[in-house]
Amino acid sequence: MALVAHQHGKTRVRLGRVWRDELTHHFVEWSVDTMLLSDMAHAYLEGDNAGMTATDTQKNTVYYIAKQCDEKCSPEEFAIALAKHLVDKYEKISKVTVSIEETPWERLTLNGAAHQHGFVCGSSGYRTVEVSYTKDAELAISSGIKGLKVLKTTQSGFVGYVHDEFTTLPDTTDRILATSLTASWAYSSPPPSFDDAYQGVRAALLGAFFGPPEGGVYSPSVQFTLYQMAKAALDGEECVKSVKLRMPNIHFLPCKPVTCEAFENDVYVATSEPHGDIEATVAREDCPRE
Ligand SMILES: O=c1[nH]c(=O)c2[nH]c(=O)[nH]c2[nH]1
Repeated sequence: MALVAHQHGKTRVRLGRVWRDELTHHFVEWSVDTMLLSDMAHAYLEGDNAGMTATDTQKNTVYYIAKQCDEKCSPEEFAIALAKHLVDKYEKISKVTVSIEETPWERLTLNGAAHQHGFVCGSSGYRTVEVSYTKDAELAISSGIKGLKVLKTTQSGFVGYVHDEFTTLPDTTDRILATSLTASWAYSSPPPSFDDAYQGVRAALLGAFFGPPEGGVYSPSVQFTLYQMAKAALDGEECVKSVKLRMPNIHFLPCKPVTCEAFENDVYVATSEPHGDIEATVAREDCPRE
Protein backbone atom coordinates (compact mmCIF):
# COMPACT_ATOMS: atom_id res chain seq x y z
CA MET A 1 0.00 0.00 0.00
CA ALA A 2 1.24 3.52 -0.69
CA LEU A 3 0.12 7.00 0.29
CA VAL A 4 -0.20 8.38 -3.24
CA ALA A 5 -1.10 12.02 -2.61
CA HIS A 6 -2.21 14.20 0.26
CA GLN A 7 -3.09 17.82 0.99
CA HIS A 8 -4.86 19.69 3.76
CA GLY A 9 -6.50 23.09 4.03
CA LYS A 10 -9.38 25.17 5.37
CA THR A 11 -12.55 25.72 3.35
CA ARG A 12 -14.91 28.71 3.40
CA VAL A 13 -13.12 31.03 5.80
CA ARG A 14 -15.60 33.92 5.64
CA LEU A 15 -14.14 37.40 5.87
CA GLY A 16 -15.46 40.96 5.71
CA ARG A 17 -12.94 43.81 5.27
CA VAL A 18 -13.61 47.55 5.49
CA TRP A 19 -11.10 50.18 4.34
CA ARG A 20 -11.93 53.68 5.56
CA ASP A 21 -10.94 56.48 3.22
CA GLU A 22 -12.06 59.28 5.57
CA LEU A 23 -15.86 59.21 5.22
CA THR A 24 -15.88 56.99 2.14
CA HIS A 25 -15.72 53.34 3.08
CA HIS A 26 -14.79 50.38 0.86
CA PHE A 27 -16.09 46.91 1.66
CA VAL A 28 -15.46 43.36 0.47
CA GLU A 29 -16.80 40.00 1.60
CA TRP A 30 -14.61 37.03 0.71
CA SER A 31 -14.92 33.30 1.24
CA VAL A 32 -11.36 32.00 1.34
CA ASP A 33 -10.10 28.41 0.89
CA THR A 34 -6.50 27.41 1.59
CA MET A 35 -4.94 24.12 0.48
CA LEU A 36 -1.39 23.02 1.33
CA LEU A 37 0.92 20.51 -0.28
CA SER A 38 3.42 19.62 2.41
CA ASP A 39 6.00 17.12 3.53
CA MET A 40 3.63 15.55 6.04
CA ALA A 41 3.36 11.88 5.02
CA HIS A 42 4.37 10.93 8.59
CA ALA A 43 1.05 12.37 9.86
CA TYR A 44 -0.88 9.92 7.67
CA LEU A 45 1.44 6.94 8.15
CA GLU A 46 2.65 7.28 11.75
CA GLY A 47 0.17 9.58 13.47
CA ASP A 48 2.96 12.12 14.02
CA ASN A 49 1.85 15.76 13.56
CA ALA A 50 5.32 17.33 13.92
CA GLY A 51 5.69 20.23 11.48
CA MET A 52 1.96 20.35 10.63
CA THR A 53 0.35 23.73 9.91
CA ALA A 54 -3.07 23.15 11.49
CA THR A 55 -6.08 24.11 9.40
CA ASP A 56 -7.15 26.31 12.33
CA THR A 57 -3.84 28.17 11.99
CA GLN A 58 -4.54 28.60 8.27
CA LYS A 59 -7.93 30.16 9.17
CA ASN A 60 -6.27 32.53 11.67
CA THR A 61 -3.71 33.50 9.02
CA VAL A 62 -6.50 34.58 6.64
CA TYR A 63 -7.66 37.18 9.20
CA TYR A 64 -4.06 38.17 10.02
CA ILE A 65 -3.24 38.89 6.37
CA ALA A 66 -6.54 40.79 6.00
CA LYS A 67 -5.45 43.03 8.88
CA GLN A 68 -2.01 43.51 7.26
CA CYS A 69 -3.60 44.74 3.98
CA ASP A 70 -4.06 48.30 5.16
CA GLU A 71 -4.74 49.64 1.67
CA LYS A 72 -7.75 48.53 -0.37
CA CYS A 73 -6.61 45.53 -2.40
CA SER A 74 -7.98 43.14 -4.99
CA PRO A 75 -8.79 39.53 -4.08
CA GLU A 76 -5.84 38.50 -6.30
CA GLU A 77 -3.41 40.68 -4.32
CA PHE A 78 -4.79 39.31 -1.05
CA ALA A 79 -4.50 35.69 -2.26
CA ILE A 80 -0.88 36.26 -3.35
CA ALA A 81 0.03 37.79 0.05
CA LEU A 82 -1.62 34.90 1.91
CA ALA A 83 -0.03 32.16 -0.23
CA LYS A 84 3.45 33.74 0.05
CA HIS A 85 3.12 34.17 3.82
CA LEU A 86 2.24 30.48 4.32
CA VAL A 87 4.97 29.15 2.01
CA ASP A 88 7.65 31.45 3.47
CA LYS A 89 6.73 30.86 7.12
CA TYR A 90 6.29 27.08 7.26
CA GLU A 91 9.23 24.88 6.30
CA LYS A 92 7.30 21.76 5.30
CA ILE A 93 4.95 23.46 2.87
CA SER A 94 5.92 23.04 -0.80
CA LYS A 95 2.86 24.65 -2.41
CA VAL A 96 -0.16 26.68 -1.31
CA THR A 97 -3.33 27.21 -3.31
CA VAL A 98 -5.66 29.99 -2.22
CA SER A 99 -9.15 30.22 -3.72
CA ILE A 100 -11.49 33.15 -3.11
CA GLU A 101 -15.11 33.86 -3.92
CA GLU A 102 -16.18 37.51 -3.61
CA THR A 103 -19.80 38.33 -2.76
CA PRO A 104 -21.09 40.98 -5.20
CA TRP A 105 -21.58 43.89 -2.75
CA GLU A 106 -21.92 47.10 -4.79
CA ARG A 107 -21.88 50.67 -3.55
CA LEU A 108 -25.45 51.99 -3.24
CA THR A 109 -26.46 54.82 -5.55
CA LEU A 110 -29.32 56.92 -4.13
CA ASN A 111 -30.88 59.63 -6.29
CA GLY A 112 -27.80 59.55 -8.51
CA ALA A 113 -25.32 59.91 -5.60
CA ALA A 114 -22.87 57.22 -4.46
CA HIS A 115 -23.44 56.40 -0.80
CA GLN A 116 -20.41 56.78 1.50
CA HIS A 117 -20.89 53.55 3.42
CA GLY A 118 -24.02 51.83 2.01
CA PHE A 119 -23.82 48.67 -0.11
CA VAL A 120 -26.39 46.45 -1.83
CA CYS A 121 -25.78 42.88 -2.90
CA GLY A 122 -25.83 42.87 -6.68
CA SER A 123 -26.65 40.20 -9.21
CA SER A 124 -23.40 40.43 -11.15
CA GLY A 125 -22.14 36.97 -10.16
CA TYR A 126 -19.32 36.08 -7.80
CA ARG A 127 -15.79 37.20 -8.66
CA THR A 128 -13.39 34.29 -8.11
CA VAL A 129 -9.63 33.93 -7.75
CA GLU A 130 -7.22 31.00 -7.60
CA VAL A 131 -3.58 31.62 -6.75
CA SER A 132 -0.88 29.04 -6.20
CA TYR A 133 2.64 29.67 -4.95
CA THR A 134 5.49 27.19 -4.47
CA LYS A 135 8.70 27.03 -2.42
CA ASP A 136 10.52 27.71 -5.72
CA ALA A 137 8.57 31.01 -5.98
CA GLU A 138 6.44 29.80 -8.89
CA LEU A 139 3.29 31.91 -8.96
CA ALA A 140 0.14 31.04 -10.95
CA ILE A 141 -2.85 33.37 -10.95
CA SER A 142 -6.30 32.91 -12.41
CA SER A 143 -9.45 34.96 -11.96
CA GLY A 144 -13.04 34.30 -12.83
CA ILE A 145 -16.77 34.83 -12.53
CA LYS A 146 -19.24 32.34 -11.08
CA GLY A 147 -23.01 32.32 -11.53
CA LEU A 148 -23.48 35.36 -13.78
CA LYS A 149 -27.02 34.87 -15.12
CA VAL A 150 -27.61 36.24 -18.61
CA LEU A 151 -30.51 35.91 -21.05
CA LYS A 152 -31.50 37.20 -24.46
CA THR A 153 -34.97 36.83 -25.94
CA THR A 154 -33.95 36.38 -29.58
CA GLN A 155 -30.92 36.20 -31.90
CA SER A 156 -30.37 32.55 -30.97
CA GLY A 157 -31.15 29.34 -32.84
CA PHE A 158 -30.10 25.70 -33.17
CA VAL A 159 -30.34 23.78 -36.47
CA GLY A 160 -28.34 21.18 -38.39
CA TYR A 161 -27.80 18.67 -35.56
CA VAL A 162 -28.48 14.94 -35.91
CA HIS A 163 -32.15 14.23 -36.57
CA ASP A 164 -32.92 10.55 -36.03
CA GLU A 165 -35.51 8.35 -34.34
CA PHE A 166 -34.41 9.68 -30.89
CA THR A 167 -34.77 13.36 -31.83
CA THR A 168 -37.84 15.35 -30.82
CA LEU A 169 -36.24 18.83 -30.63
CA PRO A 170 -37.43 20.95 -33.58
CA ASP A 171 -35.02 23.18 -35.51
CA THR A 172 -35.37 26.83 -34.54
CA THR A 173 -33.83 30.11 -35.63
CA ASP A 174 -35.53 32.12 -32.87
CA ARG A 175 -35.34 31.02 -29.25
CA ILE A 176 -34.46 32.37 -25.80
CA LEU A 177 -30.79 31.87 -24.87
CA ALA A 178 -30.09 31.83 -21.12
CA THR A 179 -27.17 30.68 -19.03
CA SER A 180 -25.48 31.02 -15.69
CA LEU A 181 -21.92 31.72 -16.74
CA THR A 182 -18.90 30.34 -14.93
CA ALA A 183 -15.60 31.59 -16.34
CA SER A 184 -11.98 31.43 -15.26
CA TRP A 185 -8.96 32.83 -17.02
CA ALA A 186 -5.26 32.34 -16.39
CA TYR A 187 -2.77 35.21 -16.54
CA SER A 188 0.57 34.81 -18.29
CA SER A 189 1.82 37.78 -16.23
CA PRO A 190 0.12 39.95 -13.61
CA PRO A 191 -1.80 42.83 -15.24
CA PRO A 192 -1.16 46.42 -14.08
CA SER A 193 -4.55 46.31 -12.31
CA PHE A 194 -6.42 43.09 -11.47
CA ASP A 195 -9.63 45.09 -11.05
CA ASP A 196 -9.34 46.64 -14.52
CA ALA A 197 -8.45 43.27 -16.08
CA TYR A 198 -11.48 41.68 -14.38
CA GLN A 199 -13.79 44.41 -15.71
CA GLY A 200 -12.20 44.13 -19.17
CA VAL A 201 -12.69 40.36 -19.42
CA ARG A 202 -16.23 40.59 -18.04
CA ALA A 203 -17.16 43.27 -20.58
CA ALA A 204 -15.59 41.25 -23.42
CA LEU A 205 -17.53 38.10 -22.42
CA LEU A 206 -20.83 39.99 -22.17
CA GLY A 207 -20.20 41.93 -25.39
CA ALA A 208 -19.73 38.70 -27.34
CA PHE A 209 -22.75 37.03 -25.72
CA PHE A 210 -25.18 39.88 -26.40
CA GLY A 211 -23.72 41.76 -29.38
CA PRO A 212 -24.43 45.46 -29.85
CA PRO A 213 -27.39 47.00 -27.94
CA GLU A 214 -29.19 47.59 -31.24
CA GLY A 215 -29.69 44.30 -33.04
CA GLY A 216 -27.45 42.06 -30.94
CA VAL A 217 -25.59 39.19 -32.60
CA TYR A 218 -26.92 35.82 -33.82
CA SER A 219 -25.94 32.68 -31.91
CA PRO A 220 -26.17 29.41 -33.91
CA SER A 221 -25.39 27.40 -30.73
CA VAL A 222 -24.13 27.83 -27.19
CA GLN A 223 -20.91 26.19 -28.42
CA PHE A 224 -20.24 28.87 -31.06
CA THR A 225 -21.14 31.73 -28.71
CA LEU A 226 -18.91 30.29 -25.97
CA TYR A 227 -15.94 30.24 -28.36
CA GLN A 228 -16.65 33.82 -29.49
CA MET A 229 -16.80 34.94 -25.85
CA ALA A 230 -13.48 33.30 -24.95
CA LYS A 231 -11.90 34.72 -28.12
CA ALA A 232 -13.12 38.24 -27.24
CA ALA A 233 -11.56 37.92 -23.77
CA LEU A 234 -8.21 36.79 -25.22
CA ASP A 235 -8.31 39.49 -27.93
CA GLY A 236 -9.12 42.18 -25.34
CA GLU A 237 -6.67 41.32 -22.55
CA GLU A 238 -3.07 40.66 -23.57
CA CYS A 239 -2.04 39.27 -20.17
CA VAL A 240 -4.65 36.49 -20.30
CA LYS A 241 -3.28 33.23 -21.76
CA SER A 242 -6.31 30.93 -21.55
CA VAL A 243 -10.03 31.10 -20.78
CA LYS A 244 -12.24 28.31 -19.49
CA LEU A 245 -16.00 28.73 -19.79
CA ARG A 246 -18.92 26.69 -18.56
CA MET A 247 -22.33 27.63 -19.92
CA PRO A 248 -25.37 25.60 -18.89
CA ASN A 249 -28.08 25.97 -21.53
CA ILE A 250 -31.06 26.94 -19.35
CA HIS A 251 -34.12 26.10 -21.39
CA PHE A 252 -37.24 28.19 -21.85
CA LEU A 253 -39.56 25.81 -23.65
CA PRO A 254 -42.07 27.04 -26.24
CA CYS A 255 -45.59 26.94 -24.74
CA LYS A 256 -48.92 26.84 -26.54
CA PRO A 257 -51.60 27.86 -24.00
CA VAL A 258 -54.92 26.01 -24.37
CA THR A 259 -56.57 28.84 -26.30
CA CYS A 260 -53.81 29.06 -28.93
CA GLU A 261 -53.33 27.20 -32.21
CA ALA A 262 -49.59 27.83 -32.44
CA PHE A 263 -46.58 28.99 -30.44
CA GLU A 264 -46.00 32.67 -31.17
CA ASN A 265 -42.62 33.29 -29.46
CA ASP A 266 -44.28 34.84 -26.44
CA VAL A 267 -45.19 32.30 -23.74
CA TYR A 268 -42.57 29.84 -22.44
CA VAL A 269 -42.27 27.19 -19.75
CA ALA A 270 -39.35 28.33 -17.57
CA THR A 271 -37.10 25.49 -16.39
CA SER A 272 -33.97 25.01 -14.35
CA GLU A 273 -33.38 21.34 -15.09
CA PRO A 274 -32.54 19.29 -16.96
CA HIS A 275 -30.22 21.69 -18.72
CA GLY A 276 -27.54 21.37 -21.35
CA ASP A 277 -23.95 21.79 -20.20
CA ILE A 278 -21.40 23.25 -22.59
CA GLU A 279 -17.78 23.71 -21.52
CA ALA A 280 -14.53 24.56 -23.28
CA THR A 281 -11.07 25.97 -22.67
CA VAL A 282 -9.59 28.33 -25.27
CA ALA A 283 -5.90 29.25 -25.18
CA ARG A 284 -3.47 31.26 -27.26
CA GLU A 285 -1.56 29.17 -29.85
CA ASP A 286 1.69 29.57 -27.89
CA CYS A 287 0.14 28.67 -24.52
CA PRO A 288 1.37 25.29 -23.21
CA ARG A 289 -1.52 22.77 -22.86
CA GLU A 290 -2.10 21.71 -19.26
O1 LIG B 1 -26.90 25.52 -28.42
C1 LIG B 1 -27.23 24.35 -28.22
N1 LIG B 1 -26.27 23.37 -28.19
C2 LIG B 1 -26.56 22.06 -27.97
O2 LIG B 1 -25.66 21.18 -27.95
C3 LIG B 1 -27.92 21.73 -27.78
N2 LIG B 1 -28.57 20.57 -27.55
C4 LIG B 1 -29.89 20.86 -27.43
O3 LIG B 1 -30.80 20.01 -27.18
N3 LIG B 1 -30.10 22.19 -27.60
C5 LIG B 1 -28.89 22.75 -27.83
N4 LIG B 1 -28.52 24.04 -28.04
